[in-house]
Amino acid sequence: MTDIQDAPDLLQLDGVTKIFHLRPMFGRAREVAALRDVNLTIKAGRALAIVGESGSGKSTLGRAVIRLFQLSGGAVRFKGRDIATFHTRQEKLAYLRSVQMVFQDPFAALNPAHTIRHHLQRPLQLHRGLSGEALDKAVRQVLADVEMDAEICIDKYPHELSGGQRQRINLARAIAVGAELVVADEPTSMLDVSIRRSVLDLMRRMKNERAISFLYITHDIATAQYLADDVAIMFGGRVVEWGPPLAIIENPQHPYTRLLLDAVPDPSIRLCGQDGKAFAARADAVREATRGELLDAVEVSPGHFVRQNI
Ligand SMILES: Nc1ncnc2c1ncn2[C@@H]1O[C@H](COP(=O)(O)OP(=O)(O)OP(=O)(O)O)[C@@H](O)[C@H]1O
Repeated sequence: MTDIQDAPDLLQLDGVTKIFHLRPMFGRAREVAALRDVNLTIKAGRALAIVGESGSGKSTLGRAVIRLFQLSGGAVRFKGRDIATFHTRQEKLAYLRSVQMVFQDPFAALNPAHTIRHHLQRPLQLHRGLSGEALDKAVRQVLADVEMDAEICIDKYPHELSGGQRQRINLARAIAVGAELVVADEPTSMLDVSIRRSVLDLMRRMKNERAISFLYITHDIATAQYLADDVAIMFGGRVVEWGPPLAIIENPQHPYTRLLLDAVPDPSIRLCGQDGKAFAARADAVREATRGELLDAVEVSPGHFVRQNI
């Protein structure tokens, strides 16, 4: 059996930088450095979690991977090839099939006018060339793969399902197209707390049983630990600490990582802690210190790196 450490690199972020140039109608033009020299790797069949508070650059990273905009610098490489060099329609489609996005809002990628059957038939027709009975069988199999009862849901519309079920359909679609990497941007944060775990479980099974890789974007380091083999902590568009989840949780090195670990996870608010004002003051001080230049990366333990504040 191949050791998972020996798995080939699927996705590499190589000095990825994204500067947004804002030219508001009122006020001065300014630049926002959403990503600054981000270097990360996802191996085939593994999950990398990007953890940070709101505004740290997590979603921009996810959008860079699915080619929603041009980078200001650096490259995203898929199986060794810079995705900016995918010029033909065929190359672009092949990439967008291999890399699927699952959004925070489970409705975002589902068409309210189409049944679940339709949503799953399309990718199976287009990408696997199935039709007739084989197509019907494949739709039912994909539903079974995500633990949905076809008899109950196949002819329903997205609004007739719960949020968790809709997210399962989004994951089913990724399976149907034969995705190799799923970029999941806060996929459970809009779901009831009681069903978050089961969606995470499903993603974990997709990883373990089908070797589908995940770029899992979250504000919650605890769920990151549940799914991911590696965690990268982001602040201000930069990765300040990365490595195996346990190493980071048990031995956090960067003050911002410690802040995240002490915070109450809630994506709708900025970081806050049990002790109110004192936590807020600490958070401001850590953010301020982390905004400046960072030292070069230091390996703290095998695979666990930190870039400390100067
Ligand atoms: N299209 C855009 N135009 C201008 N600025 C942007 C754009 N998209 C993101 N930004 C800025 O880039 C920075 C990073 O945003 P991003 O959405 O990636 O952070 P995030 O960590 O995903 O936060 P959230 O969890 O709130 O989505 C923020 O300062 C944001 O305002």
